[in-house]
Amino acid sequence: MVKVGILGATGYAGAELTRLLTGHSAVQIKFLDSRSYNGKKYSSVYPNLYNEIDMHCNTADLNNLSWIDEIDILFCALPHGLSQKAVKIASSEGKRVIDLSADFRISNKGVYEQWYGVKHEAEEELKKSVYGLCEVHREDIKMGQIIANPGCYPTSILLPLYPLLKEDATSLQNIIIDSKSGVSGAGRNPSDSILFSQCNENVKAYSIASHRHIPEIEEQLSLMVEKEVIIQFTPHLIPMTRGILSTIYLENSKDLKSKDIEEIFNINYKNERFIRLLTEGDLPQTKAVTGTNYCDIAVKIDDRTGRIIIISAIDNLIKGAAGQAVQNMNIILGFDEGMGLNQMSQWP
Ligand SMILES: NC(=O)C1=CN([C@@H]2O[C@H](COP(=O)(O)OP(=O)(O)OC[C@H]3O[C@@H](n4cnc5c(N)ncnc54)[C@H](OP(=O)(O)O)[C@@H]3O)[C@@H](O)[C@H]2O)C=CC1
Ligand SMILES: CC(=O)N[C@@H](CCC(=O)OP(=O)(O)O)C(=O)O
Repeated sequence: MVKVGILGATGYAGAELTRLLTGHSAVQIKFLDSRSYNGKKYSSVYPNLYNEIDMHCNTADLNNLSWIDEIDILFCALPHGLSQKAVKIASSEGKRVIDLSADFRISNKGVYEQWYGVKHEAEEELKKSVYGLCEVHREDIKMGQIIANPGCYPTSILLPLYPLLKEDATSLQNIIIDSKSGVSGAGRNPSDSILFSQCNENVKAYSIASHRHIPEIEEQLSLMVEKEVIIQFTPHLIPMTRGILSTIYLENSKDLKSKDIEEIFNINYKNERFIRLLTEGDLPQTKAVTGTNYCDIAVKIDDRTGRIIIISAIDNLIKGAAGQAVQNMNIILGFDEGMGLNQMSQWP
């Protein structure tokens, strides 16, 4: 059995990780870290795990991971800025780390500090980290010691753009992305904008031209084509619990036809367990991926404007966070990538 510990186990991403790992036949959870619920039964905090998990929360000293010897892999699901010390200690002890925060996603320390407003104090570890977008960086992930699990919006945007950018199919300065996220994307810590009475029956755009996922998305797209890519990205908060739907508008620079695009996506993703390419008029919907590790993708060409329109859907807490983290762990360990991740969504 692979022994794991989870820092930030009582946040929404940590709780999804705990749930998925509880159902993973080759994993034993050794440690569930929490400050607010120290000593409390985990299933009292997350009652969906009643009788499924018999563990208590414990507060880890993030400066002294004395229990690190007990585990093989450390998962960090802490707010950004807080996992750096723990990642330093764990990696110096030779442990593999999968960090769900943004702390190891942006390779340039200065860019991270500018967009996140906190200091980066693990520069050496940042240099060693691997961006854990499974379907794109699988070979690097296998050998990586520190895996930066991608952000939720970036996952929903990078996966559908990768095949077309590789194919040089569009202008790199004219990519327009409109994403809609459920409220769990904001985590469980109360804040004004996620109060029921303010987000229910309400839809709003936020962080216009300034969302902190922009540098992460632009860096990854630029790496894919080895040229600078600039995006226009607008996120929206919508009144549902989970899910991200992204709509991406692209110039069709090579005048591709639908069948060419279908072929490009098939070449890249036909054998990918967690990417579903929808055809024949079927379109991604958040409900069809909720509770699953799928990224559903459909691509259309608007014959009037000539633009390519891509729609993608993921569950922000699974493919956009905990599920992708488990997939990364499976890759690192040489397991079947679907282990612990074979759930289908409920319908209706
Ligand atoms: N929600 C989402 O859809 C996604 C989240 N992520 C990333 O995952 C990480 C966790 O996010 P999420 O679960 O949503 O956030 P939450 O706010 O739900 O949970 C974070 C948890 O970390 C603990 N925590 C909070 N503040 C501190 C602190 N100062 N020191 C130590 N621990 C603290 C808290 O648990 P306790 O008080 O019990 O210690 C808290 O519940 C973030 O970095 C986020 O960016 C990534 C992709 C998607
Ligand atoms: C709806 C909502 O508020 N979403 C969050 C993004 C999700 C998140 O936690 O960010 P990471 O994916 O970088 O970890 C936001 O816009 O800040």
